[in-house]
Amino acid sequence: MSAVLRAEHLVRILPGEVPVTLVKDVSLAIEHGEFICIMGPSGSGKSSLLYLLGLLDVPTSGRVWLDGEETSGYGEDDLANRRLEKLGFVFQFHFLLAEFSVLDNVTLPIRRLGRLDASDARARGLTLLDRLGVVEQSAKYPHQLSGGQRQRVAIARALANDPLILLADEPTGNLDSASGGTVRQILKDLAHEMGKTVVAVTHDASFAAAADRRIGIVDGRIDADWRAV
Ligand SMILES: Nc1ncnc2c1ncn2[C@@H]1O[C@H](COP(=O)(O)OP(=O)(O)OP(=O)(O)O)[C@@H](O)[C@H]1O
Repeated sequence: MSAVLRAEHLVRILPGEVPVTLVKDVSLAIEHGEFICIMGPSGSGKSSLLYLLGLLDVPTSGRVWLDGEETSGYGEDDLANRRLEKLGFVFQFHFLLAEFSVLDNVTLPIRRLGRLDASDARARGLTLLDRLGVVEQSAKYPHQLSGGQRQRVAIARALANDPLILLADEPTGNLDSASGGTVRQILKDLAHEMGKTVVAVTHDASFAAAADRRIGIVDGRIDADWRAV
């Protein structure tokens, strides 16, 4: 099996009068279809690492390979295209656009990629919303949904362009335990039944227990001995 996402010696330093090192020499390889949780204390650099892996941020040094392609020479347009084609993102806050319907939120990335016409984009959006159990909400607006429903719509949107990898930053952080459990099961099924690679930052121990592998981050580095307390 080849790694779908690989990082070598990633370092991210925020420049400034007093430079801050967010990520210190992280190397890892993630295989197709793995469900991975990144865990660790608050402020240890988990989100910073996820942003580097998701090509949302550029390392100070070190390299990231996505689907076998080395990304360090890429400019902002190349990075944006790779994100749109190959990656899906889910954050703690849903970031749905308030003035767009649920369906339009989901079809927006499809229309940006431009591979489907409007009616196929709509059909795909409805299929995804159906799969996530929120198709009845498709004509509604985000403020009319519960927190759990909004997060499911956000996952549908992240899947819009059939990404190889879903990256999630505290996807259950704003949810009650029942909705969090549903979202956790959805992400697990995406990896184990649909073959997606799922990489999630979480503080949620039951979420992490569902993962195939847990990566501990302490003080910006991988810490093999890290255990949730
Ligand atoms: N733009 C920034 N400017 C200054 N400090 C920053 C910036 N971004 C992150 N940091 C600091 O870098 C460290 C790592 O942040 P990061 O968000 O990656 O940690 P985290 O492990 O995801 O934290 P949490 O679990 O609390 O979300 C933290 O101490 C944070 O305060």
